[in-house]
Amino acid sequence: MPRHTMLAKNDRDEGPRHRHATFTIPYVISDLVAQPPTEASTLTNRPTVVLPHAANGPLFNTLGDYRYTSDPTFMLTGPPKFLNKKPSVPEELEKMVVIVVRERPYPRRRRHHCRQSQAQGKTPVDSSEKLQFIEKEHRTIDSSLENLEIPENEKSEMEDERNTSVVKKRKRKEKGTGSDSVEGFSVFKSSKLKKEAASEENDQSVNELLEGKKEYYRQLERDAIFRKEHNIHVSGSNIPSPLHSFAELRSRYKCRLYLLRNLTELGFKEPTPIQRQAIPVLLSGRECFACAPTGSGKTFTFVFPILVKLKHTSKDGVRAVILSPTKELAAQTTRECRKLAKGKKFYIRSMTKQLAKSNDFSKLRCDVLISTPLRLQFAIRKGKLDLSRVEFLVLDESDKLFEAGMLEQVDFVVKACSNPSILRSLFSATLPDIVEDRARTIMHDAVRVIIGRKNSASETIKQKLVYVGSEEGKLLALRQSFAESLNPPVLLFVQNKERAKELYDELKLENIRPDVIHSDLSQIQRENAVDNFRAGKTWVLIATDVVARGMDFKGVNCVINYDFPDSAAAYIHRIGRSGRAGRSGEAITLYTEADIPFLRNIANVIMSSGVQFETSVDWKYCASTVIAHECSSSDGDDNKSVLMIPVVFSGDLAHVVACHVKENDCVYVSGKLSVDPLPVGFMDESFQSCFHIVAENVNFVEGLKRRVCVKGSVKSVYPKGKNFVLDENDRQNDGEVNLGEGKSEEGGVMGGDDWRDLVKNPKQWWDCRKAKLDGVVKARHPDFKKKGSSVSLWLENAPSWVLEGIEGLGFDVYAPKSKGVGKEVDSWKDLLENPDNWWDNRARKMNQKAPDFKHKNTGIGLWVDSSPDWVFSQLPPLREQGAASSDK
Ligand SMILES: Nc1ncnc2c1ncn2[C@@H]1O[C@H](COP(=O)(O)OP(=O)(O)OP(=O)(O)O)[C@@H](O)[C@H]1O
Repeated sequence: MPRHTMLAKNDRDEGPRHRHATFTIPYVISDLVAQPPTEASTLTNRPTVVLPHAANGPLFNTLGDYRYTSDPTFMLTGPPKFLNKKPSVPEELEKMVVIVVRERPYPRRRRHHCRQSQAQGKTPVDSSEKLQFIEKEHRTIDSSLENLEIPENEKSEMEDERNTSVVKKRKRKEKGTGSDSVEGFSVFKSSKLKKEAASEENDQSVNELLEGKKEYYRQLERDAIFRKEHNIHVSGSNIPSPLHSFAELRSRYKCRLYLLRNLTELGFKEPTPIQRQAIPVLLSGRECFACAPTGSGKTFTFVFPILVKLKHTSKDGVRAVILSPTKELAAQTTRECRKLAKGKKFYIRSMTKQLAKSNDFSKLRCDVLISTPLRLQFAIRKGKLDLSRVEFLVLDESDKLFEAGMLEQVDFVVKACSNPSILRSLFSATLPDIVEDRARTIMHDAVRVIIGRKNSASETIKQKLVYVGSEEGKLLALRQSFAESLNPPVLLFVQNKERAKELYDELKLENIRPDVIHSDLSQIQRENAVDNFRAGKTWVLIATDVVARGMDFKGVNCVINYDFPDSAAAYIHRIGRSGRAGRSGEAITLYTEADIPFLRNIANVIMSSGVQFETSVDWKYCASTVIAHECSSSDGDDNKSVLMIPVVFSGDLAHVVACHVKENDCVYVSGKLSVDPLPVGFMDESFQSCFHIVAENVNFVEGLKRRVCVKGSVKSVYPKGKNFVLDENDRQNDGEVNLGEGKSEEGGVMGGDDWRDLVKNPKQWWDCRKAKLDGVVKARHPDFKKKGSSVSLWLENAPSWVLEGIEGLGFDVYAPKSKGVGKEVDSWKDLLENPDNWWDNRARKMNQKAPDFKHKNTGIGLWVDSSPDWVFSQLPPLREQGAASSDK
């Protein structure tokens, strides 16, 4: 059997129907390691299936995430066919299956990165390049050493001296004993002695030089070790050593005492990792883009060097500009800046509307100006603000500032800051490649500082995803959560101002002291909302993303994403309002069925932050409700991450799975994803691409079984907007919930009547499954058709009780006369019997509409997507791109 062949081999299989199957997966893990878990005992090789799938979906987007994510070993893809057409998989039929993914032996990302870097000429790939690279590095270090330590004139002198000394030494050696002094020729002897003394001096200075060089390398090593300890990653040339303590700011940079005093007053005992590295970079006069987790002290990182460098106030106009995406953040940064500058007369201003409209900055003292880009642009355009003397420009939350809505304004401000010796720096907790690329176009010799994993959430936040099925489920879940425990302050994020107002109306009468903040409120109202929340007067603040970035509400215990965040970056920033400055926090993200296609982004973030990740109790009701992160102990390799993600099976495989996979079974899926490398430049999130996913094996991993207990009384919310109320009788002894038929609030049973009729009166129905399987009818054809009526049923929509009772019923088998489809069947048969007569285009299809196989003589095209199911199991192996080209 070819490696990729799909065949559900199962001893419990009862009919040909089970021989093969396809499934729809909302999340597919690509490039799975071919190796199954090592302990064979943990695996029971139950149905082995190969699941070819031509996936359509926002997969390009996923690749984007893949490139952004710092975790090289995992990638979620999908959902195939999911976005274009909602699957009609009934809830009862969906099975919870956990996919276990092993770490790849050689991370693809690293290879990809290598390729990318190779293309950019950055990193060595083969040995000769490597050599060149090392030489180049040495040259850089040498030159930096020279630049750093020895002035040019001294350097050439030393070089001359070293050369003479070497020549002399050689001559002396050649002369051998002849160079010994002769008694009586004291006059020559003295001159000779002088020369020797001079040569010794030269030797000594050369030694000193070498020693200096050695010490420099030793320092580089020490820095590297220190950076590693603090998870600091840097790139750039000649990077200053990181700070070991705040005291070094005085010894190394002659920082004023008042600043150190203020640090102590603020309670800052030692620098955070971003401060350790980025402050020396900025103080050394280098430009910098920095990415560090939320709440890790970035504000102080950029404010401190500004105050050190400005030294004192001046009448020369604005000397430092800090751009923030929101007014709230600008106001907060102004406050922080003033706190740090306490005791020194600096004019630190936040650009208010009033200031932007009416003030002439030439008459107004201002050293540091903090503003949103729009207000700054407005003031510049009015001709009342000159930024040509600005020495420092900081783009805080830079990725937000580089977004479409603000980019133009930021560009305008950047141009207005025309001082050629300006120092620019970018800070954010999320720094996509595209922002870095853009930043490089305006920055000179910038140092890149990344703390931990790029674009990952803070490690101190406990994250939880809760499936709530539908919109109504959100409110239910929220009220239930508040009823169980409310641990204020709680930040509740919603999608937009309308949603914020609605939710506030729902909750305002409840005993949770709610308040709301959104952009429709006046500035005063917004400030009050923030202040009341800070002061503890408000317990639950309902907010739009206006406070998602940068806001430092100390001690927020919980962030609830009531509406699913737009992107991984939005998620990171929202949940980053808790767990700040090393404190612990909690983040709960509610999601409905409509959000499922976007879960993978969040899963990536959770995986890469490596934090405790809780599952929702709802995960039993429906597949796709849980993405869990835990360590495998099944193969004794505890350190390896295991990503558990849910899978929704549909179509025939759903039936196979329904028969053979029990709920909460864990399966190991291995397989391959064939995907062309991402074309450079296509980073647009909306771009969609196609993947061909071939999962080779689905094995059961018994060692990973786990049960979920439902605590307390649960009102579960069923997907697709139907609320199912579970009474105590539905609960099993171990606390799990037995869905049974699923009683809806309306008292009906989902899809009940026709299915009941099918089971009760099978003779009144055609069983079309065999015809489908044989390819005599199309794959979309219903599985059952009521005789003499238009009522059709698809197994994938069947409630679970139907699946259990359907076997052995005496249906009449549907056998239509084959029409056009029959011809297609013949073509497939011909392909399988005479593969040499067909071009195989699967591996290198440029246009996804092009056929997968084309007959060499007749030109007949065949598409794997619409092939009869039995074809999959016998298709010739998919050839590698290179091999495929020999076909044509
Ligand atoms: N060295 C330090 N020691 C202790 N606390 C610190 C230190 N530096 C900053 N903080 C505190 O940490 C908190 C978070 O700092 P800050 O707001 O600068 O985080 P941030 O990295 O900018 O977060 P975000 O990405 O959300 O904007 C603040 O309350 C600040 O006072």
